[in-house]
Amino acid sequence: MAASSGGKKLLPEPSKGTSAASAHSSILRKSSSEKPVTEATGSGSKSSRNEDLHSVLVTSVLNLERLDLDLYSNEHSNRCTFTGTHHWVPRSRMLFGGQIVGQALVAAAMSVSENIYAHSLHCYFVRAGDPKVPVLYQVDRIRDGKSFSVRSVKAIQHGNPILICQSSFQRKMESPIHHQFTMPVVPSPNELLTQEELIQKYLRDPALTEKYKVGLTKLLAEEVPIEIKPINPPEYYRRVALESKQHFWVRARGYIGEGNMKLHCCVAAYISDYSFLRTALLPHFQYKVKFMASLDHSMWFHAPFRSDEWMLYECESPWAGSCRGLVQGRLWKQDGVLAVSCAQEGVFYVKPSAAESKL
Ligand SMILES: CCCCCCCC(=O)SCCNC(=O)CCNC(=O)[C@H](O)C(C)(C)COP(=O)(O)OP(=O)(O)OC[C@H]1O[C@@H](n2cnc3c(N)ncnc32)[C@H](O)[C@@H]1OP(=O)(O)O
Repeated sequence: MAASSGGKKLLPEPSKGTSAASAHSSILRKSSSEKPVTEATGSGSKSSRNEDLHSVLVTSVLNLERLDLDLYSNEHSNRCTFTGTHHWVPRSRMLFGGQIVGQALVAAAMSVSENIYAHSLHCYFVRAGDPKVPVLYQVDRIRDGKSFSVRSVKAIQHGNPILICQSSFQRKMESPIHHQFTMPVVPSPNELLTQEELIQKYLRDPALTEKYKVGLTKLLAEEVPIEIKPINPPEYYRRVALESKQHFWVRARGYIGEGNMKLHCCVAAYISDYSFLRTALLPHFQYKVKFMASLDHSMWFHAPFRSDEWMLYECESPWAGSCRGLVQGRLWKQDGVLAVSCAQEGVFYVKPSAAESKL
């Protein structure tokens, strides 16, 4: 039975044989009849890891199951594809923050009408997510105005909130007031190696110590549903203080298509938390992280974009102190349009690291 709010049907009636869950994923996609296509590069080649061409972020990670009006679970993604209950969990063994934010935005987006779009979100990560159990998403409809709608979502595990997320949606509106910064000048994605290709290159270095070989091999084996092309990556064996800035090209792994901007915003929420907080650690090579976690995460969506096409992630950390670090980021489309701005504070507990070289 499709959800309804105030009598309006928010969700299409699931067609015969369609589970309620996939009926919901279709609300975030323009049409489920999109055919998988070859890579955005048009090379016709299959995606790098020979995986299904449709992005797993859409087919599973962000495909929530509706349990009741304004109540969702990601249990569904657990049944159909993965051994664990979550697609990818960082080595910290806490649920990846980007996953919880992306899924919370999906739940909020299910509760607003078709013709309004996410323009901002603000979250606090209040407890570490447990990778062994699914997450419930409870949506509170705070207000529906003429132009803006506000939602509050609680991500819940073991009866406690792990994330609280406020998001706001706006009807399309034109305005003569418009400006943006200029996109940084960097090498294009075609000129760069992917993170995997870089790791393969490092692993071919005969002088690499066993310890770093193991670490890099583990990193290579992780099924992160994001593709990254670092710009000017530091030589892995260099132990020097770097500026608290980094740039990399990033996109969802696999195909998503034009789809619905709500879906691309949810994917961008997932992508925006990957490798973001580490920007604040770049100047502090002499310390080893004992505990690190995002405390909050904010995003502002400025212009339409495709999260399955390369975007430049410009990240910087203006400040760190009191066991916290602030990072700010801008996602740029290849045509120079500023698509998304992000900000996040994280907590770090560190200890002096041994000064051994990686060679
Ligand atoms: C590239 C790969 C991606 C990496 C992802 C990185 C970004 C993320 O996605 S992190 C996931 C999203 N964020 C979260 O899950 C955070 C959720 N929130 C929380 O866990 C809590 O609110 C938290 C920890 C931030 C603060 O809670 P609070 O009760 O005050 O905890 P706190 O007292 O600081 O201690 C927390 C832990 O930090 C450690 N810790 C605390 N103080 C110290 C210290 N001085 N030195 C060393 N460790 C310490 C301990 O392990 C402690 O756990 P425990 O007490 O169980 O041993």
